[in-house]
Formats: sequence, C-alpha cells, structure tokens
Amino acid sequence: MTSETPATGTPDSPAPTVLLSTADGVATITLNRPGAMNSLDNATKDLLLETVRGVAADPEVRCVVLTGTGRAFCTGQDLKEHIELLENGGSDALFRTVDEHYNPLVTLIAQMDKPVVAAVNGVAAGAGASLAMACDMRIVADTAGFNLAFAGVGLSCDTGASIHLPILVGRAKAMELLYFPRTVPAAEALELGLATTVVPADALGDEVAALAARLAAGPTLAFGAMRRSVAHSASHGFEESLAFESAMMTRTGASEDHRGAVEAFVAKQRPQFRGR
Ligand SMILES: CC(C)(COP(=O)(O)OP(=O)(O)OC[C@H]1O[C@@H](n2cnc3c(N)ncnc32)[C@H](O)[C@@H]1OP(=O)(O)O)[C@@H](O)C(=O)NCCC(=O)NCCSC(=O)/C=C1/CC=CC=CO1
Repeated sequence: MTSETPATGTPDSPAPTVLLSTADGVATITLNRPGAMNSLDNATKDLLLETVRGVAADPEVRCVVLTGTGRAFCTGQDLKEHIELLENGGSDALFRTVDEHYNPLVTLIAQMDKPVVAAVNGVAAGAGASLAMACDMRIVADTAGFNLAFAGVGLSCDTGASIHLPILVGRAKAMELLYFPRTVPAAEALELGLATTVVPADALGDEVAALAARLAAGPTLAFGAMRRSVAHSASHGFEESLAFESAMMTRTGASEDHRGAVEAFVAKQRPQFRGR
C-alpha cells in the first residue's frame, strides 16, 4: 500500500514542511524547506516530531528513511527564526526546544524498534548532522557533506552529537570537528566513518530504495532487538550486556519470524519475514 502527503501547495495552503510517504513497509520522511536549507523552525520541529512518533508507533512500517528536498539534508536550528525569538524573548524559553523537540526526536530515531536510514542528499549541519548520525546508516550523495556547526554559533552540541559522533569517528576526531566546524565532504566522511556509503547524487534515491526495501523485508523484531542490544552495550558493562543480549534472544526466539526462518532453513527454502 502506498500513501503520500501532498508535495506541492497553493498560496492558501502551502506545501507541508515535512512530507511522509509510505509504501511496502518503508516510511520516507522528507524535510521540505528547501529555501531555508531544511533548517528547523518551530512549526517544522513540531511536525517532524509528530511524524516520527507516528512511524515509530505504526506496526506496518518496518523501515524508516529520513531525507531532505533541495541541496540540504538539514541544517539544524533555523537561525533566522532563532535570532528573532532570541531578541524578543530571551534565551531560556527558546532553549527549551532542546527538551521539547530535539531530545524526543533523537530518542525516537535512535530507539524505535525498526531500522532508520539517513539518505543524506545534501549538507547535514548542526542538529541536522546529529539527526543523520542517530540513524543506523548514512547513505550519502557524493555532493553532500557534514558540518558540526554548533561552535560556529557559540553553542554546545545537541541532538545526540556527543553520543554518536565519537562512536562514529573516535573522540579525538570528534573534538576536532566540534571545535573547528567545516563541511566534511562525502569522500572524507566515508573515510572517517561518518558516511556508511557514498553514491553518485543521481543514484541516491534508487540506492536508498533498494536498501530500505531489503530492510523492510527483514526480521523487524530481530533488527529492533539488535538496535537495543548495541545501544545498551554502549553504556553497560560486559556481564550486563550479555544479560541484555540474552533477554533479546529470548524475545526474538518467541517470534513467528524465528520459527518460520528455521523451518525454511531446514526445508532449504528462502525465509519470508513478516516482522512479528
Ligand atoms: C555550511 C552551511 C550549512 C552551507 O553553506 P553554503 O552552502 O555556503 O550555504 P549558505 O550560503 O550558507 O546558505 C544558503 C542559504 O540558506 C540559509 N541557511 C543555511 N542554514 C541555515 C539555518 N540553519 N537557518 C537559517 N537559514 C539557513 C542561509 O542563510 C542562506 O540564506 P540566504 O540565501 O537567504 O542568504 C551553512 O549554511 C551554515 O553553516 N549554516 C548554519 C548551520 C548552523 O549553524 N546551524 C545551527 C546549529 S545549532 C543547532 O542546530 C541546534 C540548536 C538547538 C537548540 C537551540 C538553539 C540552537 O540550535
């Protein structure tokens, strides 16, 4: 089944700044503020959070893709709205957006029980880079890049950058990229481990569609349990991690997918995973 939110608007009803399309178990969330390089104003953050919550909770969705329209993936906080709010209302209320938007967003992306792929179509900066880093894989157009822009606007890092950046590139490189932000081009991002794969820009859609279809046809419960296990071991010791793995094995061991795949193996057939 395929469904799609409208991609074009009228003067009375402008195009939504977050688009959602779902087909064959894959939900694609597209940031759609190309004129503002897909930066995140408050309305977009509200809509993005609602959209991500929806796909995380939808059992029909077995893989999520996050991408952007135009020449950016996402450039983080909308600094034009930000400066207006800063000048009109002071900073305390303004920075509640970290707890109200950015933290719930990255928590959902990192912890939902299904794979999440970033299709990095263009530059990913600030919290936009953080969102991409929270995904399981970053398929990156050869024209795209990553910019840990926070220091450039005198801010600390957020949206999980302090967690995911050092995991991906190591602490020393993470600190360098945070202290001295620059746009890391796709080829270097691949060498550093920021990018999972780099593909020609005009092949990004097809490459991501193939990967997402493969993930959506996989053992979704097992993928979710693997996400949980890998995240758990990052903040727990050896014994606790083994105990958590054991609990996840028990959970997936009770799934229809497990039984069906073992039966298929023994019968020398290909398994059909249903995600339950
Ligand atoms: C490195 C860049 C991402 C890309 O550079 P470049 O390709 O040279 O493009 P530009 O000429 O700089 O930009 C083109 C137009 O897009 C506008 N734009 C870009 N980013 C933003 C943004 N984040 N907000 C608003 N507008 C943006 C830019 O002004 C140009 O518009 P005009 O054509 O009208 O001039 C580079 O653009 C860049 O460094 N962008 C800023 C990145 C950044 O600092 N992001 C915010 C970091 S902080 C954050 O993400 C999170 C929080 C969380 C909570 C609270 C408060 C703040 O931040």
